[in-house]
Amino acid sequence: MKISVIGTGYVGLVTGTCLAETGNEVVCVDIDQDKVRRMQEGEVPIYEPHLDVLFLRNIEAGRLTFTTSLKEGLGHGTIVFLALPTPEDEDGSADLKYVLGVAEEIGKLISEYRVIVDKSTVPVGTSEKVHAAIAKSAKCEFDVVSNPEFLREGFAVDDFLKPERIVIGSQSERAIELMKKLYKPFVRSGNPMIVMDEKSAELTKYAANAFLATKITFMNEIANFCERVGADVDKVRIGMGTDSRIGKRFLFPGIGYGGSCFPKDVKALHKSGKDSGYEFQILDSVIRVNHKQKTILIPKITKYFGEDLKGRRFGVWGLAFKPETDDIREAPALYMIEELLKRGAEIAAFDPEAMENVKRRLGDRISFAPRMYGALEDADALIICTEWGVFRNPNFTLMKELLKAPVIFDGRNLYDVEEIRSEGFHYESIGRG
Ligand SMILES: NC(=O)c1ccc[n+]([C@@H]2O[C@H](COP(=O)([O-])OP(=O)(O)OC[C@H]3O[C@@H](n4cnc5c(N)ncnc54)[C@H](O)[C@@H]3O)[C@@H](O)[C@H]2O)c1
Ligand SMILES: O=c1ccn([C@@H]2O[C@H](COP(=O)(O)OP(=O)(O)O[C@H]3O[C@H](CO)[C@@H](O)[C@H](O)[C@H]3O)[C@@H](O)[C@H]2O)c(=O)[nH]1
Repeated sequence: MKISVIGTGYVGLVTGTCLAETGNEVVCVDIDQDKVRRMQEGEVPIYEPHLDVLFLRNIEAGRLTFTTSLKEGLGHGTIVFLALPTPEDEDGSADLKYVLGVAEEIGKLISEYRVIVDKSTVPVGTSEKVHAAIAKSAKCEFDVVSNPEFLREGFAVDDFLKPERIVIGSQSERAIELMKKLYKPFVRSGNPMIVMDEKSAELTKYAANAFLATKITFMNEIANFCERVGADVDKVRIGMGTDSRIGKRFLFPGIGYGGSCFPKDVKALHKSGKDSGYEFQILDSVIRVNHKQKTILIPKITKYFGEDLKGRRFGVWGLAFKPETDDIREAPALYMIEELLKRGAEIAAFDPEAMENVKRRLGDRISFAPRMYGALEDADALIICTEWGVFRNPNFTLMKELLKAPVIFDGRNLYDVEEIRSEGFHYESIGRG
């Protein structure tokens, strides 16, 4: 089939590449000229495991091409995916300017039947707005479909190729048939394609993200309580998670959820509720608890070193909002670093993939170590913000040699408390005494 994808970020590029992998001819459109040039030259502009192999294979096969021309993109694909940003607006709502701006252009440019598929995360009712924006100038038939994306960064290729479910919101038989044909290779393992109305599809995405963010936040509160009563959240987590109604996943406490989705999506759903006269009390609490959780290590650090951190140097391991990505949007590490800088501390940071992005944001306000142990040289303590695999089993002897004193504040509970203390470290983590 002929497919176009508008917006080639984490979602658009993965969507375009994976659809090319099943034999479709895909044209990807992006407004960022430099990004398009790099992709045309065979460079994957983001770090996403396993994407490069599929990307190059499909470019070489001529099934995956890139352009800055929306007109060219719309001339190609019968199915046109919108994978555009929907960032947080000042009032917490999702900013629809990219989606609706492109929709208006689509209306002016299409000359034959097109299915416009919204993959961006958008508030309930956006489908109607997209329809209206296109209809302003369209001189041919078209359908608008809501098809929210559930991929996780770091696992994006696998999640796209083997989705647990595909949600399609549409009332057009013609569009639904085309979507079924396109997604057939991805639902062959028996995972369902769930067809519903557009509004329910749009809300499914927000409900899923808000639920997961609430699950994490609940565990963060349990962890904070564990510290006060001397319980161990790891044991509580395992004890709870074995109940299949609760499940083992997404129960890991830490320094809060971050990323390009949960923070903005929880706020957008909360704001949508407000706009329609409904106060989401749970989400209100989730937002407040998560905000506090991002700097939950700070009181532990100041209790140990005192409020004034002038002259103190900290090594920070992990800057990305989670492992296996270079994405630093709403990364808890950055909130932590700002608080430490405010108190006069010096920071030397290391992250396997996200340092370039942080350099662009923080410049020389902190220093960067090319290797993980470099961040520990002459540091008063190590602070762990992201659970990259490489931090899980480090050389503790070398760490003790490099650090001024063997002190670790761990925001991701990487080490066994007894073991690390028997190695001679002062070790503080989340919810474990
Ligand atoms: N990142 C994720 O893991 C994820 C997962 C599921 C859903 N989503 C949702 O998908 C949407 C996209 O997210 P993302 O993380 O891929 O965003 P992104 O910021 O990584 O990418 C968006 C891309 O759109 C391009 N763009 C902006 N305006 C454009 C225009 N007028 N024409 C063409 N291209 C344009 C940008 O240059 C950029 O390359 C958001 O609504 C997000 O909430 C994201
Ligand atoms: O037990 C857990 C699980 C996650 N997190 C944190 O939660 C955030 C989000 O993690 P994750 O969901 O793995 O990453 P995302 O790539 O942001 O994916 C989420 O957001 C996407 C964008 O909407 C959705 O498509 C995915 O289904 C949804 O999982 C990160 O900061 C994690 O550190 C925890 O603190 N504890």
